[in-house]
Amino acid sequence: MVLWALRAPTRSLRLDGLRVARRRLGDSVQGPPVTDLPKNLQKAKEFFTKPALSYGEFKQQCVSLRPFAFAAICSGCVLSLVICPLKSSYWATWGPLSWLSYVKESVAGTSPPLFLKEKRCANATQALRPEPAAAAASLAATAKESPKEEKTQAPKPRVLFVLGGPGAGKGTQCGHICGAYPAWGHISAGDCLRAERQDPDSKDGELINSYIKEGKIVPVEITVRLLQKAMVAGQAEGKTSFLIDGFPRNLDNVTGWESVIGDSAEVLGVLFYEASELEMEKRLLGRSETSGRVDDNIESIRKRFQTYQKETMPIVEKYKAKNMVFTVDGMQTVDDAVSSPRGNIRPPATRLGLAWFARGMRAVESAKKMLKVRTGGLQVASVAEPDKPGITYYVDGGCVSVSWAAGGFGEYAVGDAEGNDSELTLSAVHSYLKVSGAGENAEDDTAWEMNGVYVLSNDDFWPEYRQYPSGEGRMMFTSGKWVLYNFAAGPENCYWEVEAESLNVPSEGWCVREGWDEENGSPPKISKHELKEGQDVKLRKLHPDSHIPADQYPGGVCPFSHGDICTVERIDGLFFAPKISPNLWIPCRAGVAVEALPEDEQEGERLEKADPRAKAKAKAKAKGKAKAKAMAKTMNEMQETGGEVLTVLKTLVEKVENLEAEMKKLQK
Ligand SMILES: Nc1ncnc2c1ncn2[C@@H]1O[C@H](COP(=O)(O)OP(=O)(O)O)[C@@H](O)[C@H]1O
Ligand SMILES: O=c1ccn([C@@H]2O[C@H](COP(=O)(O)OP(=O)(O)O)[C@@H](O)[C@H]2O)c(=O)[nH]1
Repeated sequence: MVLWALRAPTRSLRLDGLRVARRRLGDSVQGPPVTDLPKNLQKAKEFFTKPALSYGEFKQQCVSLRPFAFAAICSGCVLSLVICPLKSSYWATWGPLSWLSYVKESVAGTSPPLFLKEKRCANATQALRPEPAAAAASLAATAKESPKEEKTQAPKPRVLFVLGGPGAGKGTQCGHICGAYPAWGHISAGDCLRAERQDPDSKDGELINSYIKEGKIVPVEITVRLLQKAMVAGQAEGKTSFLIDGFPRNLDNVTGWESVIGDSAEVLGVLFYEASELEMEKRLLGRSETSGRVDDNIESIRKRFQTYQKETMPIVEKYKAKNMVFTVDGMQTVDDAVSSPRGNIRPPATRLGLAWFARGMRAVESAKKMLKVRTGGLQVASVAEPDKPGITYYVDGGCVSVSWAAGGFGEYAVGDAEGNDSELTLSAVHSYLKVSGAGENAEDDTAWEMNGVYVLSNDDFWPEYRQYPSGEGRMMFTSGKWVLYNFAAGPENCYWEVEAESLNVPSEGWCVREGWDEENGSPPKISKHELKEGQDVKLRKLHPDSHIPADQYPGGVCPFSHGDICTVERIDGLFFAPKISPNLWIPCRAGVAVEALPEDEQEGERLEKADPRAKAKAKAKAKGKAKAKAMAKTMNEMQETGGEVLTVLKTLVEKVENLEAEMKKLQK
């Protein structure tokens, strides 16, 4: 109103003698253009050397100095990051340099091998550089339990555990890998034990023999001691990294390793060879003809399978939960399996997938911890097996965010929308939630991802939802609605927020919170909007960060984008969008909103289908109409508010006159 009043005199109402003008004090400077760097540099120098005689001169000096100061600050920041990079793993993963390598990998189609041959980063180089003396000293020092400082100074050997069923091909693969990568040494726990058994001086020979024959796992103290000895010997030969084959085979092995070797070696992960028992049995019986091993007979083989399933598989799962397992198909030919580990984790998208996965799994772990102290309330069923309840969590007053509840890889975790598995969130809402089934077109994994997951919630969900303390403006689940898997399993910066005032949502269940009064705890208004079949809608990105980059979609193609127009073909709490993708249901909440187009534009969209130029005409017509409407409105407002405006202007005139009088006095 005031603004309008200030502008009005120059536009429509002319009052004689009234001039309201900006004085533009210091708004403009006269000096070299910003692109003339030498002259600007000269002026910038003057800032420090020559006192300005006028305000204009001073301002010009500042203006000239500004780009140099900016460049200096930026360079300083970059330099400091280069000299002393951030120590966070997030920086290591997502920092600008790592992005360059991602780009290079995707363009070149190659990826850094798991077993590095060349320099990639300072630590890796250090680990790969053969420094037998230092490394041997390190391990020997560990063995003698030397003081801590000594231990940490020498380079740590890198270790990959190699697991898989008996006969999965672990030994064969390790041989090939170490043949190709000389810095890597192969240490077979089984071989170490067998060698020890043969040693007439060994006090453990008898015991080891009985365990091996029975397919049982030898006490960890013996095995770890032998492994440590083998690593020391390997380092003396120049090996800096080791494939430790057939270890750790049970929980005891893990704790034994941690307490004896612990931080003195860097465990990179687990190479896990998967093969069917039938195939493994066939191979082992084949091996028995030449191996001379006491345990390569059908009786011992069956016992080893049992031990493997009961004791070793949980260990693999444990490392999987930490995102440390590189699975290789052990059923392939020897050569194919050799090249597998490399392809396993390479494409950036897969890496992202792994990152989400790891994140999800961390949330699962923490949710599990909380479950110990809580009861009742929340259930999440596995999407991979819709008919079978999957992992079940009971969290007292639990709340599940879309992202984790519908998280990928058949696992579900609990946490808030930012991925923080906070107690606050978990205790916020009491809800029964089930994620089950994929879309009608779910044929394979990709279809699952494309089609979405179905969310059910119990009846008392909404009242409880209002109590959600940190959920201002955040969409939650409703019964019988779908969320798109892609979005649901979105990355950490994927927000699930909804802009209430601009979102049109179908009536049943799609609710948007407005007017949340957190202090007084008053329930938010729930606005409900309706969409009609045949109506054209526009997809809107809700939040700058809420759209997943295209390359992260299955198949690397983002199925829709901001501003796409599609027609609502069927309403069942779902929208069918034929123009975008023939089989894609677009849900409302996850990263896109469906916005009903204004009537005129709808007409334009339909006309465009028949005649491409018609849209432009309809648009121009609509624009003309809208302009006329706006003008009429303004005229009305002007008439209504004209009297008011005059009063305001008179007051302004008086004020200006007073100011002028005062200035004259001051000048005198
Ligand atoms: N990919 C493979 N295809 C067929 N036979 C294999 C394959 N890998 C290994 N073998 C054979 O299977 C037997 C067991 O392999 P080995 O590497 O000793 O298994 P593990 O160390 O897992 O017990 C050996 O005789 C080996 O030659
Ligand atoms: O860390 C280990 C590794 C092996 N073994 C014993 O050694 C046997 C043979 O193991 P190996 O890895 O040589 O052969 P696999 O069973 O994998 O073919 C196992 O059945 C176990 O009895 C063990 O006790 N601890």
